[in-house]
Amino acid sequence: MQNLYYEVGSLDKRCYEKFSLTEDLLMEHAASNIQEEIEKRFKKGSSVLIVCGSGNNGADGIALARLLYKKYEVKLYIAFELKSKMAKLQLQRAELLGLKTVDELSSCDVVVDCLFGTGLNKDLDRVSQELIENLNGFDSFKIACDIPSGINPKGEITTTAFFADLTVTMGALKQALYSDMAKDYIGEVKVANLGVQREVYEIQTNVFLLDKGDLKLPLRDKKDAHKGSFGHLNVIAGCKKGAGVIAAKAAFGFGAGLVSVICHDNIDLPYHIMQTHKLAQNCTAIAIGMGLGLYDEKEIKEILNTNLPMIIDADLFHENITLNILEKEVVLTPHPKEFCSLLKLCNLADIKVEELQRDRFFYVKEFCKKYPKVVLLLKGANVLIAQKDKIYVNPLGSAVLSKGGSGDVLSGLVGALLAQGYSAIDAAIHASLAHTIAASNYKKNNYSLIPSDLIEEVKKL
Ligand SMILES: NC(=O)C1=CN([C@@H]2O[C@H](COP(=O)(O)OP(=O)(O)OC[C@H]3O[C@@H](n4cnc5c(N)ncnc54)[C@H](O)[C@@H]3O)[C@@H](O)[C@H]2O)[C@@H](O)CC1
Ligand SMILES: Nc1ncnc2c1ncn2[C@@H]1O[C@H](COP(=O)(O)OP(=O)(O)O)[C@@H](O)[C@H]1O
Ligand SMILES: [K+]
Repeated sequence: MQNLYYEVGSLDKRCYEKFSLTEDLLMEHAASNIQEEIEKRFKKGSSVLIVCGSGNNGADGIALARLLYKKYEVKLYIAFELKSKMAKLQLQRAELLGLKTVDELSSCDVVVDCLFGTGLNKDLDRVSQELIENLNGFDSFKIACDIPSGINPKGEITTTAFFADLTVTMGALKQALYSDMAKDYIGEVKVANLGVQREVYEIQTNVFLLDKGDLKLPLRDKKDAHKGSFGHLNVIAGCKKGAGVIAAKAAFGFGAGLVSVICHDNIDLPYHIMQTHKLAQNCTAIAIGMGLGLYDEKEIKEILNTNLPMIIDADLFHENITLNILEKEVVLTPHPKEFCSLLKLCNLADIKVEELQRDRFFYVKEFCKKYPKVVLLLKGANVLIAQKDKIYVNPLGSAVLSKGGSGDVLSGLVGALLAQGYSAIDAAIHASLAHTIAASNYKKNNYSLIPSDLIEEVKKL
């Protein structure tokens, strides 16, 4: 797990004040980290186009040009009049070496984008947009300095952004790199050490980036055990019964000792999954909402009123009865459209999906402030899992999962862990990790995965 930060300006400042490091020294490290990445990948003499803006992101680029000068064919392009003191100093240093700037952009082996970093504070004007689109058109290896230009601190892209193959981000990971919108632009992400190790540079945060190593699979180390030792998940199947069946199969494959589907019509289930008409006496967790459709309000209210661990999904995010349980430690797994509906039900916001996607972190924080017990798992290209003031980001999913039924598998995985006694937050985190890692292990191609393939991959984790 790595730390994420909304801003790092205060961390840079802390370095000057606490460790007596200077801006110049930090910048030298920033530039030399990019130099290292270029030297790892490109041989002496390769051409490197460095495109610089007016601030310190541009200054990093000019410092980089100095470091590469003579070993590489450096083309330094200054796009705007330099404003920052450091940028002017870096240009002075470069010129003293004899390094000349270029007036035209031309395709090179490498393009380094140093137009805007964390200082992007307004929408890109036409000139910057055209410049970025021009660079995106080059068939070069593309490196973004700190953050691809065009992504603002919220992670929003209002017009366009630089399409990086590699982002070398300075000091610590920025939250903006993990918005859904940014996912297509950041490429591989490396953190540059700015003169002190990351653990010294970083301070405490409440936002975390999950990685593969964080996954804890269901634990079965107890020898004196029986099926009841691993819980009994009850899945409530609604009108679209398939959703509940997928969830039940996923749950069985993820360690739940017993799984039952509650359904009033006969359904086709594998022999190891039971069908019942009401909650089992020994039920240890409930999964509800997937494919619910029309329902008997009294029956659903009764189920929601039980104090069992619960994962709530899909159709219930459009229903007022869901409001009654938001004071409890339940897991909610909405996709963006469902979350917009939930925000409206809770009187928190009346927004469209596009608005939510522009600032997912903000709306998740607002929801968790109002309902601190709830564990919210907001689906998306980067899944956000939040409770109280903490947010965990799972970036491991991919469009392999963009299929009907993928969410039902996730509900089943969360339900399985709840049934086995995991806390709500752990169930959401580890189910989401298992879901995305399983999808990434599916190697056939990126279009054909169906829920049963995903469940098979979960079983092999
Ligand atoms: N402060 C430090 O100690 C360090 C700073 N570093 C670099 O400094 C960067 C931040 O530098 P700055 O704060 O100067 O900001 P930037 O260089 O990211 O951008 C700010 C400049 O761009 C202009 N600008 C902002 N949005 C614009 C828009 N839409 N259209 C046109 N112009 C626009 C501003 O007027 C300003 O001149 C980081 O991203 C990082 O690359 C690194 O060198 C690490 C150390
Ligand atoms: N492009 C993507 N990148 C990462 N994860 C994705 C992507 N598309 C879909 N997913 C994941 O797939 C699941 C889809 O869930 P959902 O939309 O509820 O599907 P359904 O209700 O049909 O089962 C979510 O967990 C979501 O995060
Ligand atoms: K940049």
